[in-house]
Amino acid sequence: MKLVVAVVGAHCCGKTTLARKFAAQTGARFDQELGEKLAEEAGTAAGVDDETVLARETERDRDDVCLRVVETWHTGNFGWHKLRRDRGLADGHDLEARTRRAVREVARDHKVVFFVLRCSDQERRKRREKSGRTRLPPFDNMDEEEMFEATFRVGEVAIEEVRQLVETQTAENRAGMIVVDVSTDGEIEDIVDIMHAELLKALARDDFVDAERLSGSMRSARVALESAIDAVPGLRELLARHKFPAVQRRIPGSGVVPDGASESTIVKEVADALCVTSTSTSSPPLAPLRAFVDAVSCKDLEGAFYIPETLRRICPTKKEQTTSLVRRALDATVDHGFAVVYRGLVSTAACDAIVGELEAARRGELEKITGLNRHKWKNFNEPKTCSNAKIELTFVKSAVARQRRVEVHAALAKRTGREEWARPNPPSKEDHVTVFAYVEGAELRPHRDKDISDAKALTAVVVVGDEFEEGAFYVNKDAEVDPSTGHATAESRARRQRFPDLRRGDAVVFCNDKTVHGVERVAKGRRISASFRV
Ligand SMILES: O=C(O)CCC(=O)C(=O)O
Ligand SMILES: [Fe+2]
Repeated sequence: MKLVVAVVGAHCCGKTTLARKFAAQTGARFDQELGEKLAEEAGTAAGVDDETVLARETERDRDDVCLRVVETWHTGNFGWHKLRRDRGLADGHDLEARTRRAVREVARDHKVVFFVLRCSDQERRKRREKSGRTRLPPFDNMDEEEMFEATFRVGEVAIEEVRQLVETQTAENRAGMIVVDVSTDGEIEDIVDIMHAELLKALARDDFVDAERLSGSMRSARVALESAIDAVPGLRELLARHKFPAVQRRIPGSGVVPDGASESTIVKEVADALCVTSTSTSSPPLAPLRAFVDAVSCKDLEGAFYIPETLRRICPTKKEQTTSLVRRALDATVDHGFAVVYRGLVSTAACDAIVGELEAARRGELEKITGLNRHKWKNFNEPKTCSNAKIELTFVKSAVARQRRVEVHAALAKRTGREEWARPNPPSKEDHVTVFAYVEGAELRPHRDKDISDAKALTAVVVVGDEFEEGAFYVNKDAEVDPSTGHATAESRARRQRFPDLRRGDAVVFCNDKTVHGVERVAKGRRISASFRV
């Protein structure tokens, strides 16, 4: 999708400043008001004839750019033409119709969004005085004051043109209009933020990007960045060392982002600093924000960003919740991408105890729930074609099981240096350990779990019995199924991130309801793993 953002409004209402800032923040090309540019180029204050303006504007429209922020544009140029025409100075025939055609032409393969800036007369005058500008071109012998009045009408004509265009648009040339009151909407940064948010909403209304998600990302990018800087030991230093070319004033107290940096710069810098790859998106203005969110949250860990009940229980305050999530997400992202291995997380003695409990449960000495079908299991593959028969699944429910879970949490806290891992969920139905026993020939087909509990944070799978061959655990970020066979495609298999050498006590932490995962065929022996919600 290509996008043209046109900024329209009366003289001195802040078009140039806002358009330039908005463009910088979104990584867009900024196209200055053309009449002004041509007058500058010609070294004359007298303005340029309307035909030339229309021809040159149309020429600029043909440039192949994804995202442009263009000041005044055709509709504004038309406002000037109308002023000239009213005073008997117009050149050009039929300019109104041709101007509209020019916009429609662009709207055929671009989304066009007009920002109409509204500003009180008083505020416009204040801004004119402040800027010391008396650059209005001499126009039909009008004095400066008369001219200033006339520019208001020029703006009004442009706005009326925009309204007409939007009202008469067709499915083939869609255009949106967003009115922003710049006399009351506060500081320039705030207005730019409002423009950004409003643009997202406009895009959402038109259904060509998933704007709900994008605007969520924008918010979470900000929240995540703020929290990450507070929460992650060393991140502040890391970012500072990374030497931003500029800073982000709007992150209060961050102290690491120098003045004047655009959001996109920051996002990119953060992604670089964290050694994660920025991902691109087809929505140009949001690419950097998406990149940041993807970078920090890791797509497959998104679940970690909306853990509902469990999170509220573990972390009573909102700040704590975000902090904890950001930390967890960063853990996994920075270390590995989307799964983290902690070697020897659980002691051999504890592994033996879990295996012992499995045996006890089998003998009926412990409360247990067995069988895959008790589990609301959402296979990634077609459930019917999935043969998990050789896996025995046991939910061991006991005080010891609960104690194991507490130990896993404590071990993770120690290993990561992050104490919130040590806070296990309160007693609940998750107070069991899920033990998987794989006999020879067993494999766990690629799947995501529809979790049996509300603990949708992360899962730690601990290998507790390692007398087996092959049977590698894997995660597959970009898994694909061949619809004709219901099996993962060969390309998809090749992309698996395999962990072939997990041994007794090793844990792999990942998001089990977001990331496709499984266990390859066990060639020999018996593989026993225990799965904890953490
Ligand atoms: O046995 C394993 O390693 C995988 C367990 C699993 O799929 C899970 O815990 O969700
Ligand atoms: Fe699973």
